[in-house]
Amino acid sequence: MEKKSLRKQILASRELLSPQDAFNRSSLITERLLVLDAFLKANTMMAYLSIKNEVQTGHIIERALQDGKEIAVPVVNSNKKSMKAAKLLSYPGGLVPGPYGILEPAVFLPISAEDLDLIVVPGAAFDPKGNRLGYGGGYYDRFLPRVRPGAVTIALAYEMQMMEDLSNYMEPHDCRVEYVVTEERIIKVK
Ligand SMILES: Nc1nc2c(c(=O)[nH]1)N(C=O)[C@@H](CNc1ccc(C(=O)N[C@@H](CCC(=O)O)C(=O)O)cc1)CN2
Ligand SMILES: Nc1ncnc2c1ncn2[C@@H]1O[C@H](COP(=O)(O)OP(=O)(O)OP(=O)(O)O)[C@@H](O)[C@H]1O
Repeated sequence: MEKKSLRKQILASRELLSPQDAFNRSSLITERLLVLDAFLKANTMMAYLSIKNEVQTGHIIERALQDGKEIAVPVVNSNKKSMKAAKLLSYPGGLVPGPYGILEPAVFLPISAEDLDLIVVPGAAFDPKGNRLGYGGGYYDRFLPRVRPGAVTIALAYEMQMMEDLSNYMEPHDCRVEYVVTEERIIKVK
């Protein structure tokens, strides 16, 4: 199958999860993430603000704020296809819809990519090698090369988004993630 069709198919089946099912699975994924060393030790982290049936990040963000972590969310420039990290001061307040209807802070306070200890990554499909298929914008593939080599990348995914092997779809610019957390397991890539 072509990359585009595979992405479409997986995203379509993810949209078929009921709200209750998505919530329950997201809770299991959240529980796993919140006890990972990479989360507990992170002083500065970035997380996406989930839309539609993406693995929900609300509780992760609330906990990070409670724990006094510095937390950033993506702000995209859809013309330049680039993405910056913006400081999140509160949640769910202070947010406004940006490109693609994804919420963004109403006031932009930049956080440098080099300051991030942990990046929680969204996606359409993943494999156990950490290969990732995104939405096709290339936003994370342009952003991730700018983070510190020591920063940890963790993707959140439902089991239904896990493919056996995506190697054949990967291009030179594609960035792999270090962990994939699903409702059933934690996959550590390296
Ligand atoms: N919650 C969340 N935030 C995120 C991402 C994400 O995957 N999830 N991103 C990860 O990269 C970046 C935004 N990337 C995106 C890339 C493409 C489309 C997109 O193509 N959306 C429509 C088509 C719109 C159009 O083509 O005009 C679609 O889903 O069909 C959306 C977001 C940054 N923020
Ligand atoms: N680092 C990069 N430099 C230049 N172009 C890039 C880079 N990364 C991706 N692109 C371009 O962006 C487009 C989308 O890439 P790709 O299909 O890999 O996105 P994706 O990883 O699925 O999306 P996203 O990261 O937004 O979730 C492609 O045309 C690709 O050539």
